[in-house]
Amino acid sequence: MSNVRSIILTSAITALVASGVTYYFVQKSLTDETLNSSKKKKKKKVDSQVDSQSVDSQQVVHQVAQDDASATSLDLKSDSSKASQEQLPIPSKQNENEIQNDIPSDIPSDIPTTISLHSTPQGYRVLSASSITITYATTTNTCSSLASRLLSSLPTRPDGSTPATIVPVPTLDWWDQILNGSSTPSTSKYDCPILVIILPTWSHGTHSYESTSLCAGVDEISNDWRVDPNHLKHKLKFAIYGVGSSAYDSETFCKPSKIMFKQLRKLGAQNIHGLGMGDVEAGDIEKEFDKWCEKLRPKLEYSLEYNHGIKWARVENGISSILEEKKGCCGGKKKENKEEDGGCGCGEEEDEKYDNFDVDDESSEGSAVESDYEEYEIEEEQQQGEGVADLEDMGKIMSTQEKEKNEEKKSDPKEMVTPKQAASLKKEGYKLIGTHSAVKLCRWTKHQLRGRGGCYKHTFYGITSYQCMEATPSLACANKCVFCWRHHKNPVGRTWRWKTDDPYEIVDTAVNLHVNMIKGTKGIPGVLPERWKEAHTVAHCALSLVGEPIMYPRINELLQELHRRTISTFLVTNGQHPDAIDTLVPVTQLYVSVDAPTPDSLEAIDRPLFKDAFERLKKSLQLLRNRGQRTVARLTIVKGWNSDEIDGYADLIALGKCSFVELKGVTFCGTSDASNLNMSNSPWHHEVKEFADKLRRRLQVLTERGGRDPPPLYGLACEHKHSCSVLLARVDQFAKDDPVTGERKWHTWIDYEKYNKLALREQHQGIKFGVEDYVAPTPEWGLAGASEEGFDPTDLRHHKKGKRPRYKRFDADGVPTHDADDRPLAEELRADLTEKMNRAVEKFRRDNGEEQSVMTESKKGERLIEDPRLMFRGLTVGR
Ligand SMILES: Cc1cc2nc3c(=O)[nH]c(=O)nc-3n(C[C@H](O)[C@H](O)[C@H](O)COP(=O)(O)O)c2cc1C
Ligand code: SF4
Repeated sequence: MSNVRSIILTSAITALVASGVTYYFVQKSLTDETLNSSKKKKKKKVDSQVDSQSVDSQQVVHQVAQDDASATSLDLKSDSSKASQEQLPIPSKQNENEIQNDIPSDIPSDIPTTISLHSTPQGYRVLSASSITITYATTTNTCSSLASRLLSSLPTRPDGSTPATIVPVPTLDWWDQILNGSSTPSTSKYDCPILVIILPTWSHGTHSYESTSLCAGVDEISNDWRVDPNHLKHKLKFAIYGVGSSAYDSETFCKPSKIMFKQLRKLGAQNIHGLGMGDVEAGDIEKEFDKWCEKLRPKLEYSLEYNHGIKWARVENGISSILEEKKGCCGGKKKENKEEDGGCGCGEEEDEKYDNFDVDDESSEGSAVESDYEEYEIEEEQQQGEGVADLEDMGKIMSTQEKEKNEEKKSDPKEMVTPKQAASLKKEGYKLIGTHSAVKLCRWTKHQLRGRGGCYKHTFYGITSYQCMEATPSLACANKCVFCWRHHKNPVGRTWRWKTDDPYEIVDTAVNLHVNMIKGTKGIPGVLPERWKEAHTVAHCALSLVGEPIMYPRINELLQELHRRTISTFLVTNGQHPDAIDTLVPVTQLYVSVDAPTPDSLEAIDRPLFKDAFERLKKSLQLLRNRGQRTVARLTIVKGWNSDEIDGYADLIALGKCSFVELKGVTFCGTSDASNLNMSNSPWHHEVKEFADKLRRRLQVLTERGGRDPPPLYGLACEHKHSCSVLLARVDQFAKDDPVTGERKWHTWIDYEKYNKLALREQHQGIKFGVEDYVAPTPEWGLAGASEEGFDPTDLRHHKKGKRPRYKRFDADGVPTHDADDRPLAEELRADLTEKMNRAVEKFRRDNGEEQSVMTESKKGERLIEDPRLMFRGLTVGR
């Protein structure tokens, strides 16, 4: 054994033994290699913790003021805290609000509940005597707000502080926290530390990124044969609350919290409050959580009172008593022999009181746990001989929930949108209709009202954007796509289980609300009076606002009502409901989103609720080929996520033989809790065009290869640079020879009048019609390659102040060739820019090898793309 290794081994053993780890099987076969490698593994973990902290500087560590007077308080509103903020994790605005808003209404208003933010308490130990730690993992902030809620509801000292500590899971090294104990271990059952864990459920019942550190730490310790299986006995009491969604498979529901529960039990930690599980779909997660907390809170309160002398001011007859800080739970009359009676020094009276809540029975030495509180705990106790209960044995808890759910099913269906979701959607500008529908004024509608250009549907299909109503009859959908600009404020579900509103009412209210919004645009500078007047008549409806329109069980009646009002329909589905596609009446243009070309990438990008999401997508595409009207495969290109595997896309498109393939670069909508996207994932227009061309060529290969069922031939028809959109169209359906010149011309536009007549005729007389029956010629400016780049020349391009692009054209290497006014750049300037580009590319190659662009994935799943050839693309000049 080398000296260095020997030192490492010795210090590792010393550290572990000193920290109280029980080696109950230190065999000769335990070599220095095994220990060393184990130690190294931990080091890596610690490193990754540190990394994760530095990557996510937004992580909030908040804690009610500590006993420790040295803890630096960060007052959220105080300017004087600026200096310390530089070293501390900065709370996001959202968290800031949460902390202040999440104070439960049942807390007397005169009791200070202000929560200060702290850095992770220096040397904080979860296993310290008398401590209460609330820890949570969160991605979309549900669990963090529940943790804050619990903390806010605990008694505080008169100055608003409390010894309870709240820490996000990733800020602590759990392996170290649990294995290495504390320098102030508990001495009795009364000052045993309490850990409350609030955990979300992530895709397919896995831990979220945030809770993997806890999961890995506990898992490793609970399975390490060198660690006493009862390592945490008498050292830790815990309670776990899992958060999940019943919209997902029931076996995934709160699975991480169930596993954590089992693992902590396996380590001998004492469960003080059963396993709580909250369903975000149930309407009011906070209410469910409060119910769970009702029984937990007294246990925490007793600990606070017993160990810290803090008593809750009770509200009686609407008047809260003044907050009392007792000097010890006996009111200051402490006995000398504190050690003996465990913690506060009170006598038996107090012990009796604690016996009411303390589930640990000293006489049950060696048993797993005893509790007379929860059914589940009793069940566990009965199974002592078999060790800890299996996941399946969560039966009792689950069966209560199942019962509740069945009761719910029997009663009238619920409304889809909860008041909280409604408030959040309204805040984002949605006008809600009835219980599951909404309209919103599209920005392109306003753009074109002001003569600043229409959307890509104007360029590709000739809609008038200012007469287009964006609506949805179902705010719910069956995905949680990473690029969803709705940031998951909408409900989710695999099937329709809600109250169903009348389709005529929906259309009528939607049109009225839309027209009212149009009226409200009159005062916007630059609105063209003629267009404003015309905009009062809705001519088109984009059923793509949010959610999944075809989930709505009366979608056919809704579509027919729109057609009756001569409103054309553009319906976008995410391809998760093939049965609904099969029975759908004519739609002016039916879209299926093809967000990824393989099952794995679809899983990563759409985060679907259905396990067989890819199969569903394929079936949906297959059904498109039988439809009489226009169909579209819609690809949202997200660089680093779904922007390769052209062959996979081509195969999917070949399945549907869609009329069009629309490719659009994802729009970056800002950072969000629910998304991992960043600016570098938004492709430039030229990249979308290149992608489209590769796809077209691949489809052509399949066409030319022939075989039993080759795809039709597609051509690059249109582009709309303003929104990074490109259109591939079927040559057989949309490329027509001009009867006069004989020249081939694209006919991707729609004859709306004709369509409306045909749709009504089919509805009333059953006469079928097809794609070619309502085509119209595409104007020159809308064609791919036109100098207008899809911008209607009757309008005027407007750039945001200071956002005018510096260059308009670039060569194949990305070096600018033309200025913003489309004038060729001077030779010298081009040479200079070329030189700069070459230097950047060379440096990039030195760092990254021959790759032209590099993607780095952060531990949180964010994918950052670097490509020196894009260095001049985003340059802008002020006016
Ligand atoms: C992408 C994604 C996948 C999810 N997968 C599951 C699941 O498989 N099972 C489940 O019960 N809940 C699932 N959920 C629901 C989450 O547990 C729930 O939204 C929870 O509120 C997330 O907690 P947080 O807001 O604190 O991050 C999922 C949520 C998202 C966003
Ligand atoms: S299908 Fe649409 S509404 Fe649903 S998550 Fe994806 S983008 Fe959002």
